[in-house]
Amino acid sequence: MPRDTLVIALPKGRILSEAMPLLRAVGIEPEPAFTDPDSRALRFHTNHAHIDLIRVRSFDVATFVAFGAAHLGVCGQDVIMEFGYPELYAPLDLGIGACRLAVAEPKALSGRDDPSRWSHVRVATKYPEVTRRHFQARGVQAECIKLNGAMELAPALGLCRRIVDLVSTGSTLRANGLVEIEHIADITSRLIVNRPALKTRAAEMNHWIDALAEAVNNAR
Ligand SMILES: Nc1ncnc2c1ncn2[C@@H]1O[C@H](COP(=O)(O)OP(=O)(O)OP(=O)(O)O)[C@@H](O)[C@H]1O
Ligand SMILES: O=P(O)(O)OC[C@H]1O[C@H](OP(=O)(O)OP(=O)(O)O)[C@H](O)[C@@H]1O
Repeated sequence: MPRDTLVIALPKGRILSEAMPLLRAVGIEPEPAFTDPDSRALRFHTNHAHIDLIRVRSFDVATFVAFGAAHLGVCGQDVIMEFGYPELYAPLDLGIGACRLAVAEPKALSGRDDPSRWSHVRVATKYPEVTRRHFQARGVQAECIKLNGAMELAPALGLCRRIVDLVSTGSTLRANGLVEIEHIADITSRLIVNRPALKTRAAEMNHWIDALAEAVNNAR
């Protein structure tokens, strides 16, 4: 990477369509290939000669930024909490991707279950670290089975009785006979920043942080 190129990492999933209006509001416009569904490119030039965008999986946004391969990024608070990278600074709530992280179980089980009596729980989740920390805080040992999606299938197929997953409308839980039994955290997406880059490129990085903060305020 040429030393002076600023790299912004964006998640390719659902957050992208909500993040792009904010980037455009601060005057960053990607090259046409970015919106071309046939393009296999992963790195894109923008209307700023010294700014490139990369489009990666949401968990990988945090990794690219933490290791300084990208300078700025957008990702969910769920991802930030799961990694706990000390090199990441998350100065700005972008007010997009609102959902919550919750524990859920089959509706039939919830009527007779008492979570306050658990000493051990087996959970399917994409978030084993957050899950372990959540249960550890009240002395419950969590055994986590890592899945990368479709956690809601796990109880019906006997993998485990509980899951920890993101919930927004609750439709996915309902469609799979599950109910939310514990709230872990409210989630939105944040602007993330590589801490060392914030020191070495302070003026430039702070310019974009401030501009995005203004765009978020205007979007409210
Ligand atoms: N139902 C939802 N409603 C609102 N925001 C959500 C919802 N599900 C996930 N998110 C947020 O969007 C982020 C990206 O989720 P998305 O489903 O697009 O990616 P993914 O498929 O989980 O990730 P990957 O591409 O790595 O497999 C999550 O980290 C979370 O912050
Ligand atoms: O409460 P709801 O509005 O139904 O949203 C919740 C669903 O959204 C996310 O999945 P996503 O659609 O990203 O698919 P994934 O399982 O592949 O991550 C999450 O993992 C839930 O399954």
